[in-house]
Amino acid sequence: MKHPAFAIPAPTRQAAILIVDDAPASLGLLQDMLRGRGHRTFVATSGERALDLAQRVQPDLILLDVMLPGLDGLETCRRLKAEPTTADIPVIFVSACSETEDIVAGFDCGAADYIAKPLRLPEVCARVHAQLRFRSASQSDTRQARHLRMIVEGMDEGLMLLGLDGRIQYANPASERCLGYSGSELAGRQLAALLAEPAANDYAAFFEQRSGTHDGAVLERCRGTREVLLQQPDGSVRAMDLSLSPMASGEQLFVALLHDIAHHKRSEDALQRAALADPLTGIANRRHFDACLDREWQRAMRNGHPLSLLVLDVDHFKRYNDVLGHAAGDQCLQAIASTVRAQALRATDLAARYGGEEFVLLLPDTPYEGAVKVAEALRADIERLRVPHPGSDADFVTASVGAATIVPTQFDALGSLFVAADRAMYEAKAGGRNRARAVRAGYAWESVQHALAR
Ligand SMILES: Nc1nc2c(ncn2[C@@H]2O[C@H](COP(=O)(O)OP(=O)(O)OP(=O)(O)O)[C@@H](O)[C@H]2O)c(=O)[nH]1
Repeated sequence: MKHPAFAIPAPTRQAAILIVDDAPASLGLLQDMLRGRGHRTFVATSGERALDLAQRVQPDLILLDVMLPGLDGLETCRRLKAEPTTADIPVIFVSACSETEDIVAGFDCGAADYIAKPLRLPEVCARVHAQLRFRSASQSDTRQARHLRMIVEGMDEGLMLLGLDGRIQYANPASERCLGYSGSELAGRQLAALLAEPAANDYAAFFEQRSGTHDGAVLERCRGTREVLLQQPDGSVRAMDLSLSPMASGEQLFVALLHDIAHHKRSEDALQRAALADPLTGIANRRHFDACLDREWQRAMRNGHPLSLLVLDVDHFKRYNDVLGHAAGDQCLQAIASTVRAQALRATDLAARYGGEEFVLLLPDTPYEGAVKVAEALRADIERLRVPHPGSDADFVTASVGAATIVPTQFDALGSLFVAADRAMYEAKAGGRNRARAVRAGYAWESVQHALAR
């Protein structure tokens, strides 16, 4: 499993080679040859000494004679292989015993190679270098695997390996956190069984397909990245992005990545909220109001319930700005907005800034009498704020409020409620300002009036 991007070079250094031989002649020959090639050599003349030295100097390679006094070479090799700290050090037997069974016995003990005496130095040199190359490659693989394991175990994304049947074969610690189960609880479970609908069905079908049916649409939904809901052990769900891709190597596995999107969701929600709020006052903006009016209009029409709307306009606000400045004007609008919002008593009431110094209050399920009361209360609340207004007749900020009530029918236009309330507000202005005016509007009301007039 090698990839150029992950190749971690092995540190280059002289090899340390332990030579174990009780015959001074071959010992000297090997030592001279290896030193001549730039290697560091260590020497032991017995098996016991060899075990001790191997532990301490951790050589890259051991050249081991078979015939040794005391512990022979075969037993020494067995012990080296049985000890975890020396097990990976390659051992090459160097021996005058060169019968087939001797060589086989050497490999059976765990040796990497077997060189027969008398020594042919170029051959020894080639075999030594071949073993050093293998070792360096395997050390680099081990290091690479360790690095990859650290990355996978430390990453914030959940990473899972799935079999072709969609069962989890490996889950990293982040997946355990995302899914709320331990690695052993996840092992062998179907990924689809950990998802909420509709993804659960799609992924179950996707993995079933591999053993039969082919539905292109399901394939498309499951390939690549998709937002899914993970079923948590406590019954709650958690939104995440799930990416599924086949393992690049020939192995029959899928890699599934889980990416937490909670913070995206939070900023998405914040953006959505911001798009619906008036930046100066924090109450709903006109866009939000229009959407609510539409919704409540349809609801009122379905249920035959009254819908009321108040339109409030600050009196002589141009003068307020002119005398006290725009910043003071902004503060004044914020105080008015809070007052309008305070009259939105029910959860379904909506206070909004319609534009400039004009505010609206939408009151679903509110008859004419109720609208009259709220309109007057709102006017009085603003007067009670006692915000000084040097340019006005009242010396304080006041507002004119128009209210309209409709039981909408299919013969009424959506805009008619606002027009009626706005007209009532202008009547209040015309009547001397700081007043509330209320009207009934719509086809149902006009029909009654028409009938009564006849
Ligand atoms: N400070 C401030 N002023 C605003 C804002 N939006 C609109 N205005 C001001 O509100 C004033 C509205 O003035 P007009 O429409 O002439 O009405 P008015 O002076 O209130 O007079 P009447 O409505 O007839 O009582 C204008 O001067 C606008 O500039 C705002 O966000 N902040």
